[in-house]
Amino acid sequence: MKIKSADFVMSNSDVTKCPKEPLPEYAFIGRSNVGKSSLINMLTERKSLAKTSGRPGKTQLINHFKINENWFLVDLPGYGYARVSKKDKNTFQKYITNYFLQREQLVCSFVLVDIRHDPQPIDMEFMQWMGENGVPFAIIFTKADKLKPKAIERQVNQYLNKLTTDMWEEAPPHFITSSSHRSGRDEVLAYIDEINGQFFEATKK
Ligand SMILES: Nc1nc2c(ncn2[C@@H]2O[C@H](COP(=O)(O)OP(=O)(O)OP(=O)(O)O)[C@@H](O)[C@H]2O)c(=O)[nH]1
Ligand SMILES: [Mg+2]
Repeated sequence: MKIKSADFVMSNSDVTKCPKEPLPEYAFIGRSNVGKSSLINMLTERKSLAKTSGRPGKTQLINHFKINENWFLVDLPGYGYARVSKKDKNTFQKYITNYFLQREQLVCSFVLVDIRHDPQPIDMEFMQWMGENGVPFAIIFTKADKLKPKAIERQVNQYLNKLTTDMWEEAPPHFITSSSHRSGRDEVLAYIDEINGQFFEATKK
């Protein structure tokens, strides 16, 4: 898929105020600092469309970007950031939870995990919650430039094995990416393109 346009639309913390157009939507979620905003910039080939930072907690709201005038990318704040106060954590949880449960055109979420880390309880719990609530998702391994090919393979296998032993018979789709090396881009965009096709086919009827 060629990215012809990528425009910031709005930021807010209320799912009922998100854009009303019935376009297919893809959200990026994962621990703080995992590389959500960087990945959005890499996919759209726009250097600073989404705000990135070396300090966790950069992205604060639900940020909508409209791509090629016919689908949305959503950048979300990260979870698991220790320095956020308890009150902020609860508020965050509430609006993110509402977003996932109420956003009707959300066709797929991408749960990002740092390829260097072994499965973390917070990510496992989050994926479990997504599964239980019927929110479709795929896994994106980030920062693959940090490991050698053999180590990448080992980490990915270990991760998927854990998911299939602890949670599901089949692991969700997964992608291996590096925003620094721009790898995994074609695969993620092809996946989005395929789901967009199904979405528009289904809404035609
Ligand atoms: N080496 C490497 N570093 C990356 C990659 N992607 C992101 N980073 C770095 O990781 C840090 C966090 O990136 P962000 O994209 O801001 O992460 P985020 O998940 O949006 O973070 P929050 O908005 O704070 O939740 C930045 O310092 C990025 O430069 C990658 O593919 N490879
Ligand atoms: Mg961010």
